[in-house]
Amino acid sequence: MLRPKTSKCLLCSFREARKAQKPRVVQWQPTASFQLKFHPSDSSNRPSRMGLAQPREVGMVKSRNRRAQDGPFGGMNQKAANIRGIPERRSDSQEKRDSRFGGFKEKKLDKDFKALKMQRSLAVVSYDHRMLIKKRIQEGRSQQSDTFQQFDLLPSVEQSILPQVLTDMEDVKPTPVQRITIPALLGTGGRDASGRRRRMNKDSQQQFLIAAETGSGKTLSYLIPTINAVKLAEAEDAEIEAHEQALKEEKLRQNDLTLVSPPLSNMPHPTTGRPRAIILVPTAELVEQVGSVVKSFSHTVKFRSAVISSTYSGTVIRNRLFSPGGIDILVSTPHLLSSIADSDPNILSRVSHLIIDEADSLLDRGFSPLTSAIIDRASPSLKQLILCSATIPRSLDSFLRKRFPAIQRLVTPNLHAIPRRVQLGVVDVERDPYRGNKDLACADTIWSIGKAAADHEGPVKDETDVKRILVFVNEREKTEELTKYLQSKGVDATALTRDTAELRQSEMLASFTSASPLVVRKGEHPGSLSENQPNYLPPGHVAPAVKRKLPNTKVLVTTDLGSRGIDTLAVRTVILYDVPHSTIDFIHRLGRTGRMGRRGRGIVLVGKHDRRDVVAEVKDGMFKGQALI
Ligand SMILES: Nc1ncnc2c1ncn2[C@@H]1O[C@H](COP(=O)(O)OP(=O)(O)OP(=O)(O)O)[C@@H](O)[C@H]1O
Repeated sequence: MLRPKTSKCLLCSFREARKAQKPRVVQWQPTASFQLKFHPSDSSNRPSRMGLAQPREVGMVKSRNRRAQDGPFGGMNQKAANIRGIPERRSDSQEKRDSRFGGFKEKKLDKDFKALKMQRSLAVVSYDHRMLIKKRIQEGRSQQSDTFQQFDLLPSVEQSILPQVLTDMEDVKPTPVQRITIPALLGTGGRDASGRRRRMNKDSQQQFLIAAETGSGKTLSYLIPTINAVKLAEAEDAEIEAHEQALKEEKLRQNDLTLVSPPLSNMPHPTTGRPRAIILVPTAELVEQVGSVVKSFSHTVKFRSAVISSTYSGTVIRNRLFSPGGIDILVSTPHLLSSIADSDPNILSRVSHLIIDEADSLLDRGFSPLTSAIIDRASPSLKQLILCSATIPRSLDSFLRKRFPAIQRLVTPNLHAIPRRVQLGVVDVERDPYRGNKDLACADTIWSIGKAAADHEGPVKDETDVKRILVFVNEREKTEELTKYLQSKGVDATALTRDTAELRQSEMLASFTSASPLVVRKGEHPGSLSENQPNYLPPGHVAPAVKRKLPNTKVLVTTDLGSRGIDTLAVRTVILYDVPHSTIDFIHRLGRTGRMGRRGRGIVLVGKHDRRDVVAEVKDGMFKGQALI
C-alpha cells in the first residue's frame, strides 16, 4: 500500500473540487521521484488510474487563457522560463494612464473595499504619493528645529502663536499639515508633483488645496501665512503709508491749539470696507470659531479683523465692515458676503487672499454658484486662492481639474484615514435587549457610558466628569424625536438643527468645544437604564418615569450640520445613530472625536436595514489605518 509522505492528499483535494464544482488546475510535476499521494486514513488502495489521470479528467475546466506551459509536457522545448503568475511589467504609458493625482492604484483598493466601492465618492491619493510626502516631512523635521521658528515668519507673527493662540499647551510643534502648508503659502517651500521646489511668481494668482484629516490644525496652517502676508503687504502699501502720515500730521495740528482741523473720523482708513483677506466658512458657528482664532493673533500682531454672519443685525454688520479704523481680515459665510457684494462690489476690490474653508461643502452643488461667483469677482486682485478641506470628494476633484488645473495640492499622508486612536464599536440593534428598537439602543449606550464614568473615581472627591457625547442622525426630523425620547429616559439631551436659532446653537455647542473639564457633584450612582425603567412593558402599559436621571452626560443630537469643522475638543464619544450615507460623512462625523492626538470612540447602531458591509469595511479600514475610498 502506498502511503503519502506529506499530509496533502490528491484525492481529498479532488473530492473537494468536485463538491464545490469549481474549476481546478492540477499542476503536473514530472520529477524523477514521482509518487502518488493518498490520504493516510484511506486504507483501500485506490485505483491507479487516479494517479495517471490527466488534469482535465480530474474535474478541471479548460482554462480560457491556457498557455502552452499547461500539461505534463508543456514546459518542454522552451527557451525562456515563462513562469506563470509573474505579472508583466506595465508599460510607462499604462502607468501614466492610471495615475491620477500622483499615481492611482485602484485595483488594490477595490479588493479591500467592495461595499464602499458601491458608494465611492472620494478622490484617491496613491500610497506612493503618501509615502513620498511622509518622507519629505521626516526629512524636514530632522534638518530643522521642529518648532514654528523653522518658518520664515515675521517675528511678531511667530511670537504670537504660542502665547496667544495655542495657549496652555506644552511641547507645541507644527502638525504635519502645518509643516507642509506654511512654507508653501509663504512661498519658501512649495514643490511640484515631481518634488522639485516651485518657483513662486508673486504677480500671478496662486491656487492651493489644503487637504488633511479632521482635527489636524488646518485652520492655523492657512491663517499663519495669511496674517504674515497681510502684515507684509501693509508695510509695502503706499496708500496706508500716506494715510498714516496724514494722521500723524493731523495729530500734530490738533495739538497746535491755534489751528482748526477736521476730526480724525473724516479720514477713513484705505481698508475700510475693503478687506485684504477673506475667509469663507459654511455656517455662522464656524464664523465665530475661526473668527476667535483670528482675533487671538490680533492681540500682539496689529491688524483689524471682523466676523459677520446672519446672527448679527444689519447695523452691526455695517459698522464692522465700514469701521473708519479699517479691516484687514474678514470672516463670513458666502451667502452674506455675496449679498453685500451685490450692493457694494468694492468689498471684494482689494482682496489678495481668499480662503474657502470646508471647500468640499462650499464647492458642492448647493453652495457652488455663490462661492464661484465670489471667486470670480475677487479674481482681479487675488494673489492666493486657498481651498481647505478634510475630504476631497470626486466631484470636487474633477471640478478643480477643470477650473483650476494648476492648483497646488498640499495633502497629508493620512488624508481620508480615520486615526487609529479612534475606535469603532458596533451595536447590533436587532439583538436582545433592543429587538430592533434603535432609540432604546441609543439611550442604553449613553447610560452605559454614564454608568462607567460614575464607577470611575475622579481627581476631586465627590465630583465626577461629565461625558460629552454627540449623536448623529441622517434626517433632520429625527433629531427632535430622538432628543425627546432620550430626555424621557433621563438623559440631558438637546437637539441642534438648522431650525435652531443661531445664538442658541453657539450656546449649545459651547460645552462641547471647550477643552476644559466639566464636572458635577457625585450623587447617587445612576446604575443602568434597565435598573431605572423596565425595557419591556405589556401592550397598552405606559412606561413609568425613570427613577433617576443620568447626571454625568451631556448629549447633543444633530445632523451633518454639527459634523463640519466644529472643534469639539471635549467630545470623546460619537454615536452614529444611522449609518452615514457616504464615506465622507463617516470621516466628518467620526472626526468630531479624537482631535489633535486625543483618543476617541465611535459607536454605530446597526439595524435591520443598515449596510452592515459598509460598517464592517470602515471598521476594518480604521483598524488597518487605511484611507477610506
Ligand atoms: N500645532 C498645534 N499643536 C497643538 N494643537 C494645535 C496645533 N495646531 C492646531 N491645534 C489645535 O487643534 C485643534 C484642531 O484644529 P482645527 O480646528 O484647525 O482642525 P481642522 O483640521 O481644521 O479640523 P476639521 O477638519 O474638523 O475642520 C484646535 O483646537 C487647535 O487649537
